[in-house]
Amino acid sequence: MNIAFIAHDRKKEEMVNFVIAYEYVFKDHTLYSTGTTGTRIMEQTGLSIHRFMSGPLGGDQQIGAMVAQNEMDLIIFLRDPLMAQPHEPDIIALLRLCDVQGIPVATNIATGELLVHSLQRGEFGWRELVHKYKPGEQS
Ligand SMILES: O=C(CO)COP(=O)(O)O
Repeated sequence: MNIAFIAHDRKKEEMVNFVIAYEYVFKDHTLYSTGTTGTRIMEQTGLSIHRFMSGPLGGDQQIGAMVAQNEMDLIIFLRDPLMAQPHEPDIIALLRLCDVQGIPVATNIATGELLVHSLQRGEFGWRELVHKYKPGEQS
């Protein structure tokens, strides 16, 4: 599965601890992240992550481009609900695209836990069908 990690600054420590806890699950998947989040995770785990730009510089939109093509299977996006972000429109756009494509996205750690347990139980098999039968791009 293609999995993306995104965390705002005050949520990065929580994200790193979460990924450390489930490293044994995530190691079997293809991992993506926004720039700084990915750097922090890679510094403290043995995981290899494809890092996009930092969020405020377009990283959310780059992940959004994968979502638009229905190529992302799970997103853990630990948002900071108590601090305004300069790139709020990009964040809203990413979440909107997740709803357009029906991509599982966790915006807090509790939902993240549930989705990872679901992933462990093999409940993301339907995403393989999505990849297999994905319609081509519209002209
Ligand atoms: O701002 C972000 C998501 O909106 C996260 O970006 P960084 O991982 O580069 O800090």
